[in-house]
Amino acid sequence: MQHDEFGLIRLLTGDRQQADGMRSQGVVVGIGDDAAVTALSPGMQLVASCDTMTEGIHFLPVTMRDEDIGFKAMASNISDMAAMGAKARYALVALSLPKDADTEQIRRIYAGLYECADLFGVAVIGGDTTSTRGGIVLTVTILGEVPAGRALLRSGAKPGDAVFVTGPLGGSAAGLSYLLHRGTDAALWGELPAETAELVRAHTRPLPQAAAGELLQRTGLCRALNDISDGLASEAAEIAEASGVGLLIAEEKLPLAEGLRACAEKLAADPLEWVLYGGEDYQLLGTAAEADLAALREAFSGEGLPLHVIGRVTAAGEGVRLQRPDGTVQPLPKRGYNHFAAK
Ligand SMILES: Nc1ncnc2c1ncn2[C@@H]1O[C@H](COP(=O)(O)OP(=O)(O)O)[C@@H](O)[C@H]1O
Ligand SMILES: Cc1ncc(C[n+]2csc(CCOP(=O)(O)OP(=O)(O)O)c2C)c(N)n1
Ligand SMILES: [Mg+2]
Ligand SMILES: [Mg+2]
Ligand SMILES: [Mg+2]
Repeated sequence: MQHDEFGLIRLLTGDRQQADGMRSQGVVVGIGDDAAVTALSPGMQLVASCDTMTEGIHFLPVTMRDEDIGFKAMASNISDMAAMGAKARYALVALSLPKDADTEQIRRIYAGLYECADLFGVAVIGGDTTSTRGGIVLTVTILGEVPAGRALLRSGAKPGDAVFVTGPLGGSAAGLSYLLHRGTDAALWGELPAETAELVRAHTRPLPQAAAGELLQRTGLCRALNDISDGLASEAAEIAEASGVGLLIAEEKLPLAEGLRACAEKLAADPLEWVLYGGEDYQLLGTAAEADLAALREAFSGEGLPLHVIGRVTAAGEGVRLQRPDGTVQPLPKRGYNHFAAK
């Protein structure tokens, strides 16, 4: 590393802190003091969360380019704002780097991070930079806002509600699987067929469903909402637990990412595993009263956004279940990515 942390911070953030641009985003004091100061919009509540990307856990050299790491760290955080029906406004970025980290690599990570922030109107207002004896750890803290009292929680689902998702599932896990195989299997190198490239993109450059999240908030027709980071089965269980209900998901209605079956065939994998348990699709999973469904569909099509109904909410005792194409119903285990699973 050619810089001390002060030089590195200047290098990464210097030309992004022009007063005018920042002020237009409500930033009163940006990077450079002990903390940032932002204006609060009247009538809004603050929504805050953070998510981390850890080398070896969330990315490997064979799965993500440097720019992708930064992009996805920001995207996964904006996704949690969308899952609350909130608009992401500000981000703080904590970066822990090995002492011999390559400055150019860090610059590329930041370029991806800013690319995503700009796409969704998020201002980076601060962070922290430290060394670590391990690999790269990148944590984004996101601050957003929502009209007071209107945040969308996991806890509002009611029996009889329709269950929906905002887009295709399984793509990220398929892309990851392809990339991991490609790392070791020479036959998978070379130009990617277009469909596989889309799956890889779903893994490396997920787009948070910010417009859908805000629309769900505005319409007031969404009763429970969650974003899919750990996998559909896991997020469905979270809504079921928080709301004290059961969920019945129809396998036939699940929207599969394009090219999923072909990729699964090529890798001798089960596409349903990716859809149910793969995770990192960053689509929104929610519920709405059956009677409000037509209005919700209209609102979504009015904005050119997809909405897929995949099941319904049932009584608590029934748990989360999957209806197979042959009509049989089976429990859907709360399985998904588990950071502390035995190896
Ligand atoms: N170490 C921690 N300390 C305090 N709160 C935490 C910690 N880790 C997670 N949380 C909180 O627990 C909740 C669930 O976290 P998580 O499962 O990571 O959510 P998501 O999958 O939506 O990112 C969130 O409210 C989050 O802020
Ligand atoms: C090399 C590699 N192996 C496995 C994965 C899959 N993976 C890692 S973390 C994760 C779940 C999502 O991350 P988490 O930190 O749990 O996010 P959160 O639920 O807090 O938003 C998944 C599916 C990956 N992205 N990269
Ligand atoms: Mg989290
Ligand atoms: Mg979430
Ligand atoms: Mg998250």
